[in-house]
Amino acid sequence: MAAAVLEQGEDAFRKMFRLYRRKNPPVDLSGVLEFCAGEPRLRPVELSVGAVSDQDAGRLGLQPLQQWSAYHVDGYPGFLFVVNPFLPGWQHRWVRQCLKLYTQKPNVCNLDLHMGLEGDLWSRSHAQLRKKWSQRRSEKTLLEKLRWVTLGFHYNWDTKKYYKEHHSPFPADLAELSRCVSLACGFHGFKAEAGILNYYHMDSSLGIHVDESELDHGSPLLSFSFGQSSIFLLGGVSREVAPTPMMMHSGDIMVMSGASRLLYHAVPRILRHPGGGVLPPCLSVPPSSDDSSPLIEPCSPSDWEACESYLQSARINMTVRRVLVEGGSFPEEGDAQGAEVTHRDSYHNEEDELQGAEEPGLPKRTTTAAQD
Ligand SMILES: O=C(O)CCC(=O)C(=O)O
Ligand SMILES: [Fe+2]
Repeated sequence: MAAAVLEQGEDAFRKMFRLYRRKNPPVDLSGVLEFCAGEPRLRPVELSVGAVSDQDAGRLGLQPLQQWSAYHVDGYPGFLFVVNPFLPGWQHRWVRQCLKLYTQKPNVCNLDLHMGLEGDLWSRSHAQLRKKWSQRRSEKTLLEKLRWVTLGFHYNWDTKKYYKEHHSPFPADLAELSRCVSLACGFHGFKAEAGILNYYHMDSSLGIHVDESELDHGSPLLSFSFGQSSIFLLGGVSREVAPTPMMMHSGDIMVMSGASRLLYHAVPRILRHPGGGVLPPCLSVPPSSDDSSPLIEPCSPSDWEACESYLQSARINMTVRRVLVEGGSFPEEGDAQGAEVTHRDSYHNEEDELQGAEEPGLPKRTTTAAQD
């Protein structure tokens, strides 16, 4: 009875979410939008080619802007999609930052309450990750239990707010990457003030939501994806609007701005990248050893071994947001009390949680397919 009521009340977004989450029978992917020339729903974006020099792009691991392919999607004004603009061998550095550096204190992550004092996630996981699959214990490393990291103003998953007091310095390299990408897309004055990094495994999904907690909705939200592919659903201002399924691959960048900034969206499914290899071709080349960038140091071959092993069944997504409007401040109410973090969130869903894959005592997350 309860299930029947739920079915009847199911909105168009949730129906689509459940469709693309389905494993059996396999879902038909032919309706998923791929970002390639010739696709009738896409319009090329005119990038601000002069806004970022080739040299500034290069030191972030980005190709000269003339070589980027960027698209608008019909029906979604303000939504931009840049097809992997990274130089060969440079995505590796951003992946290494996501696993080795951004996971360190004072940044906040879902495992904080269980970390104790003996070292960070990377130092406690990388040797195990580097062992060949066959030699590895079946127990997951801490990095494989990581679900999210927050940067800058730390998003509070309980209150769905940011707080003035709960802040740590935003990583300078990621702030610069965000500044350059936003400039290239025609946005001046973007400030990276908060980041949410999502770590997905092959059974993970991210529930239906709108990113509305930032006080500045006039600035774009930037999203960077690495590793395995995923289906991204982009909907409307109501969940009654059926979303458009889009394919995201390693290196792709999305910008949600203007009328698209506050649209419902979700990630129902992680998929192995097409083409058969363990990693997509852009990550199958060795990490670039060019050490001329003052912003982001090369990824060593041994660090890459651990990252490569991790990414065989994972996707990482970084979203970067501006929180405050220019000259603005946080509202007075309840600042300090809200800054307490319980690390519970209802967005990251995982099928294997039902089978006890998490350590006893880790904070529970809901396992429903989609949340409001
Ligand atoms: O993983 C993604 O592509 C989406 C992430 C997202 O929507 C978020 O962090 O708010
Ligand atoms: Fe989001």
